[in-house]
Amino acid sequence: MSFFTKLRDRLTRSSAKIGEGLDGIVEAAPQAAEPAPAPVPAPAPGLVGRLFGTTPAKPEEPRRALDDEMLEELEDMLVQADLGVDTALRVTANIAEGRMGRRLSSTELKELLAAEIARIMTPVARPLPLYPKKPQVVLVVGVNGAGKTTTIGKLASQFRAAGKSVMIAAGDTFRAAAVEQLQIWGQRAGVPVMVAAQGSDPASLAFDAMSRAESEGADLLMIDTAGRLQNRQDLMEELAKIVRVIRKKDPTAPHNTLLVLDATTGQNALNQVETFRQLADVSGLVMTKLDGTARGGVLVALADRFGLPIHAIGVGEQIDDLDAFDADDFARALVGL
Ligand SMILES: Nc1nc2c(ncn2[C@@H]2O[C@H](COP(=O)(O)OP(=O)(O)OP(=O)(O)O)[C@@H](O)[C@H]2O)c(=O)[nH]1
Repeated sequence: MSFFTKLRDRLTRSSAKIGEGLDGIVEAAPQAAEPAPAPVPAPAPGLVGRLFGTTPAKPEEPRRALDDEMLEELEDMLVQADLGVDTALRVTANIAEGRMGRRLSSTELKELLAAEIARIMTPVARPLPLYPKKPQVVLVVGVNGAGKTTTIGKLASQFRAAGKSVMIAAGDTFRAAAVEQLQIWGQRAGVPVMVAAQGSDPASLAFDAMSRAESEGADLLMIDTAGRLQNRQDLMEELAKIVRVIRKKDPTAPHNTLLVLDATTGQNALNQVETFRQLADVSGLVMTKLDGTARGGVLVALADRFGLPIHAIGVGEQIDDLDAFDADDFARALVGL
């Protein structure tokens, strides 16, 4: 199954919210009396519809003239779908430009919205950059439960498949369960996981991991970190120390600092970006759990607000449920096209 198909099939909670929202907005208008179209067989729902072609031929779609009231409804719906007020306003204004009074069908509105979303997201859709530097050090940060371990495992597996040698350091040394999870993912991905005694200094583990990655000529070293935001000062010091220590080995490291965000937290993801940017030099984002939420619109808000690269998105718990972020695919899947 292509990742786009998977994305479309799993983003349904978000896309239902937006797609059905748009249908509702257009259909809310009294429809002009038009000759009733000949009845058509109801399109097969879901799977069958998807198996046999694209969009089923539609009878004449309802239309609604674009006016202030409709724009307001559109704006509200986008805010509800977690695009955030600023982004919703901008998107709506762009859709309105030069189109006031035009009678739009829901499909046309979806196309317009998808184009606006893709326009916002195209500049940030950038895969994790790979450098010739060995080892390339990728620091992975994010709150507990955001999906850091899972993301590291999935990325490690993909890099391995692409012929890279990868090592993982289990830098959340306080939580035995977190270390265990990472070891399981390391096994699945066929990648060594360096661990340290429970409660030991993560920076010292990071230093040892750097030494080993250098001596073994690894291409990539991914370092997991703790996500205890309850004590921000401690976490900031811990992350700063890891960075200081690995820079003793390589002054240009870490080469990437990935912030992993959980889509189900909706608007809270924006606060997490603000916070982690103060704690670490975040260079890019990965968003997980887009499959389990109606709040996928938050990714548009993130792109619009911060402009940070979005390297990958996760749509499930399996090893191949993570892929590079594609702006057009995401925009179309999100609006239900
Ligand atoms: N549905 C879904 N679940 C995911 C996805 N990514 C991660 N998960 C699940 O989210 C839970 C937390 O993921 P972890 O990778 O353990 O998160 P973490 O940030 O490492 O959390 P700690 O180990 O607590 O620091 C696990 O049950 C994962 O299986 C995703 O894209 N979709």
